[in-house]
Amino acid sequence: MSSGLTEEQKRRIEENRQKALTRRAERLAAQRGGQVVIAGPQVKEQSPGSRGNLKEEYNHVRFITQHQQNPNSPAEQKSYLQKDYDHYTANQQMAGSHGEQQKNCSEDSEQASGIKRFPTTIPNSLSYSHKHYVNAGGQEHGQQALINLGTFQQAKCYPAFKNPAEPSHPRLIDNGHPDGSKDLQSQNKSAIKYVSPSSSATLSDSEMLMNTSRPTEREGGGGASQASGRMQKLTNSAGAGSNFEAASYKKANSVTKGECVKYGEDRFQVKIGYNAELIALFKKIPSKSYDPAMKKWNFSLEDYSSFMEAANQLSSVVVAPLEGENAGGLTSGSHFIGSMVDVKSLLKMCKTWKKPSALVKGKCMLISRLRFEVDIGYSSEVIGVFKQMDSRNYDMNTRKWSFLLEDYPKLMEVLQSLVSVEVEPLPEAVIQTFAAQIQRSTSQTDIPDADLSVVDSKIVTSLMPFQREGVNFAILRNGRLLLADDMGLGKTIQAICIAAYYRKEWPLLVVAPSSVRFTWAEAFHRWLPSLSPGSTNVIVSGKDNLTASLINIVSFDLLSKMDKQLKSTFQVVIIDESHFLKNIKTARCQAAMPLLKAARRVILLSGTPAMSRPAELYTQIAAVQPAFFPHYHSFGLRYCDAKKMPWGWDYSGSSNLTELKILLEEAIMIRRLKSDVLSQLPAKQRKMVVVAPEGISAKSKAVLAAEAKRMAKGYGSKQQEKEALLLFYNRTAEAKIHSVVEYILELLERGNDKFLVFGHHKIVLDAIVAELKKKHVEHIRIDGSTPSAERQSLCHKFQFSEKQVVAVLSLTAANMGLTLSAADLVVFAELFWNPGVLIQAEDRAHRIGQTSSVNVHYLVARGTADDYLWPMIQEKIKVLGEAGLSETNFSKTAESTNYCPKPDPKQKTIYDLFQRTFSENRDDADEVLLLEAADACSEFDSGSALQDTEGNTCSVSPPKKRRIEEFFKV
Ligand SMILES: Nc1ncnc2c1ncn2[C@@H]1O[C@H](COP(=O)(O)OP(=O)(O)OP(=O)(O)O)[C@@H](O)[C@H]1O
Repeated sequence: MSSGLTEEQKRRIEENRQKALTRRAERLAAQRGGQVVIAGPQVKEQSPGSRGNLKEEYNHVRFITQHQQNPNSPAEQKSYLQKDYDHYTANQQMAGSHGEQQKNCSEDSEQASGIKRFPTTIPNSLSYSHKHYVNAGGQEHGQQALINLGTFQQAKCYPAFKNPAEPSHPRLIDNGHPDGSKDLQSQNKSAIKYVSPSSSATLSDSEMLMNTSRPTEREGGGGASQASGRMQKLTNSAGAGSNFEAASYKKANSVTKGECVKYGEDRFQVKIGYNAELIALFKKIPSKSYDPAMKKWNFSLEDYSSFMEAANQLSSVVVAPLEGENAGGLTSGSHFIGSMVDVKSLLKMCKTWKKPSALVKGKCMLISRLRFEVDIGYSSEVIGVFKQMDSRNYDMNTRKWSFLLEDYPKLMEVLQSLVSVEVEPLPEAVIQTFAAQIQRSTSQTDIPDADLSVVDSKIVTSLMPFQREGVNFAILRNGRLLLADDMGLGKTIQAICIAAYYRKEWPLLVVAPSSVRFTWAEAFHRWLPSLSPGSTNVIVSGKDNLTASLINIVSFDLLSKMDKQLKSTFQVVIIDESHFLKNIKTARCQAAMPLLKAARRVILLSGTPAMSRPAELYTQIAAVQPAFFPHYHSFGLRYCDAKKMPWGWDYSGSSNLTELKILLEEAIMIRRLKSDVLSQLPAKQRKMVVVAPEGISAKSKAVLAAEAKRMAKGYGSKQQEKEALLLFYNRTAEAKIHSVVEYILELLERGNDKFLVFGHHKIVLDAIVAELKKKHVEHIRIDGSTPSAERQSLCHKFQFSEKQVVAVLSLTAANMGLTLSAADLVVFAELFWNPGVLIQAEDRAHRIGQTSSVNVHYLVARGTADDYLWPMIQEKIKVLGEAGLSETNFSKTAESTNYCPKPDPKQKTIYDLFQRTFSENRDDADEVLLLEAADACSEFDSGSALQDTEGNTCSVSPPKKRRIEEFFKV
């Protein structure tokens, strides 16, 4: 395969290769003089509290000894983690990585020649040996490579770094080192003491004093952090000048000294003599454990940073950090106050970065909570600047440079000063969110447990651990968040708990799809028993008072019709299915946005905040953090790959998604997938959905009411009772159709993957299928008329074709023998009196092959047969459960606690009638007849009924009619 290179290019590559080999040979020769070289990418600084990323970042650290280094093998750089810190070591920044080095050879020979001339010229990447430090000035200096020539390089290449009074990186200077001490004299403003772990037991006072160039400037990445990795600052009063130095010195004289050492895989131990202050501190550490054999305390590494931080505050204690741990990650707070970056000026930079005449263009992008990347065209000038950054890292795969956020101000300052270079800065939202990392101060990583003592204990104790975390996240963010947990993970319970935490600021507004408004009201009463019965107000018409109660629940569509009332602002607002607001132009969005911006707490809930493109997130981000992207266009440019078209701007694309994700997770959104928390979930999660009564027509309501009245009066014969019941059940089906279809459409709008819908009556199944066809939703249908031969192929189609979204199934004809585990949601459009049938139907999805927790939604309508069927089903299941015959307990797993017939005599009569007909000890033959009668009734369409209110009988096929009659005669 041709290389595609010109002869000239090949020649230059070969020339550079030769140069590199020469340099290596020279370096090796120097090492043979006793020096140890650390090669490979620099050690990266850990941002405070960033334990998670630390390991990953430390993977880049490579220590190489002369004996191990093979100049011809790139693998040489994957060398040996230096355990023996017997030498001062200079971290040779060989252009960041092997790849970087190769690149340098061809791209930046001047830089490379600098390295050639000064093979140990690594100003900002130092490692050191405590032992040798102790022996500073001893014979081993010959082995040291601590020479600071970086200033020369900086001054030569990069004017921005010229000022020697403001060296870009502090240098660790050996007291006994002639060059170092000289440098020290000129730069020393004060002193910071560090203690080495390995020498802590024998440290002398003088050993504990180290001078840094600027006490208030944290050591940059690279070797400085590496150095600090084995050092611990003893005081937090940085910047106090010589007084500080004296104080530190004095402290070192009168302290209990000790060190941290590893204890097993994931714990550390503190080896130290008795100190009362320290023991008191130990006792406060959550993971504390005392090893009686060793008589030492040990703790989880999770608590390491906070322990070191707290130990540093103790005046009578000096604790050396763990070997190999980065002290940079432990220092925080006041140590950095003197070096606080002016975030305002960075924000200003965001607005004024345009340099239209620039030749080289690029942009900064966040790539993790700690690092950002600069995507830019080639420029030797720019690469030169990059190489001066302590925390630089070159990714060979992406061919991009990245840096710690704390280097951002410095890097941008220099890049901005280059006339030919234009670099788009990080967005304001990122600067604001990651100000702590940029300023090198502590950033919060662990979410603290919120004090929920003001909230009803019922809900608090019911929260699953991940739900509790969600609540903590919300409270940490002052009640403004997008809770984007997967469907069925209990966003409702979390939202209610968060809102209840801010109860003093109620009245509360809940905006939800109309189909679930009543479910919300139920859920509030279920989880907050302290609420009085009248405290929920479900808005059913535009004329209702939006602030009538403590908790007001309104649908999106009604909200937009209540604009006059919206002037009364709510302090706490919950938006369920917040992606309904994704289109800024819709009336619902325009009604909701001002409300959300004015509210103090905004709790957005959505399992699918964006379904196809980042543009859909804009309104939700703006609702939670209005200051982040005040203008849609700037969001569009950054994250939607906005393009100017002849007709205007196109925001349908996507760009910088990694940054967007990090930003969302840091400041706006918490999202857990079912698979993340599966171990905390039950196998099935049932939910009762109270469908909206206005979905039921006035005519249906009147018919149902008349039927109920007749039943309450009682019938002459059992046959009449049964007829009446089945008719009532049939009327219920008719009445629910509209709401059921609406609910299914909402599920589809939410982007639910695949789900099963069970219904009993033909009219219900027909209506669902008709709507699916209308909306071009691919589906299968299995009912009594589906030939057995076809059933399996339909199931197979649903299981294996991604296009198949809904399976519409008959409760009695498809509740057994089918595997439909591709779905993890089962919706019951209708109830059925026999819970066995329901549970079998649920198990079409909940069976072998199902890897997820199955969500089950029972749609129930008030004022219908459901009022009696639902409690009856629960009762039956409870009895079976108590007898050990069923694991399934509806009462515990579904929101059903206060859905039972009111103790009114009329309802009691009807309930008894249901019980008699559907529950009394009927034998198997009865049950079969009942099912058959129900089946036969299921075929009625809306124009026919078994027997209508006028007493006319229905028209069904003669055999079915016979069966029904048989049933009624029993
Ligand atoms: N901690 C809990 N204890 C008891 N039941 C719970 C708990 N968390 C959730 N549930 C139940 O799980 C079911 C699903 O919860 P919920 O409806 O809140 O999920 P969701 O995340 O809002 O789902 P969707 O996105 O479908 O609206 C409900 O019946 C709810 O009562």
